[in-house]
Amino acid sequence: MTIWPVVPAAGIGSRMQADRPKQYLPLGQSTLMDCTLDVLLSYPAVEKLVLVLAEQDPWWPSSRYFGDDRILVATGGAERCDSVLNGLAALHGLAGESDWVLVHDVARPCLRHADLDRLLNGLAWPGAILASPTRDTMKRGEVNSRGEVVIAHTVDRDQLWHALTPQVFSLGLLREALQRALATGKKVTDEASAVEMLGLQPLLIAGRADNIKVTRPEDLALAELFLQGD
Ligand SMILES: Nc1ccn([C@@H]2O[C@H](COP(=O)(O)OP(=O)(O)OP(=O)(O)O)[C@@H](O)[C@H]2O)c(=O)n1
Ligand SMILES: C[C@](O)(CO)[C@H](O)COP(=O)(O)O
Repeated sequence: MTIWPVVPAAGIGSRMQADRPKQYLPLGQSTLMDCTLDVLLSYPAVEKLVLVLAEQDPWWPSSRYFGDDRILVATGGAERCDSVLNGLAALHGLAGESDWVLVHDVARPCLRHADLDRLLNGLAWPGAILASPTRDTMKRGEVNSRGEVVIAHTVDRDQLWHALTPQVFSLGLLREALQRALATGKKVTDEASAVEMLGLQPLLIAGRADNIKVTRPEDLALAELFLQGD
């Protein structure tokens, strides 16, 4: 089975507060982006992938993968979902409507092949996502009259999951779902949300909790630690 990764990497990493988009920050002996591309391009079922970059990304030529013909570059959009949709367009003529597309954040370098195996073995309609069961007691917050954030209520954590990536759907379904979601004007922060809006229920596949999305400064040290554990 050939799968088609689409890697959204057009973000600016504002929460990282770094001197460059977080995907180009050093990680181990490499960079966050190249670590993530290493994982995907070393997986047997991956022949090529789509990397969605910011328009005129000045950092891309610094990547070890710049000029690698396994990488198809697409241009990102205003939001993550726009970037993913642009990534799907880059597959026109290469992937068929029923081919599986695997969307994986460039900011998740700690993905393991064993989790990819779990996600892809037995893959079926309407698709599946990696997710990690919540471990902590979860609270819903609210702002009180004094402007303080207080506990509104405790959220039942039974069957409460952290959505991770990769998220896998057929090319045709994912394109339709994202286009419809965008047409509603509702902001979707992952691919599964758009598919759910069609009334479908993707599978939740339990994945490793160390498949973190590097988002804030402290996450980079965590990713370093997790990658050393390889
Ligand atoms: N318009 C956008 C916004 C985000 N992303 C990508 O979507 C993934 C998850 O987004 P996030 O972690 O929020 O990255 P940023 O948007 O860069 O971070 P921030 O929200 O802190 O600016 C990242 O790989 C990011 O590069 C993208 O391709 N296009
Ligand atoms: C897709 C995702 O990583 C699943 O948790 C997450 O929704 C991305 O959100 P972000 O705000 O774009 O980082």
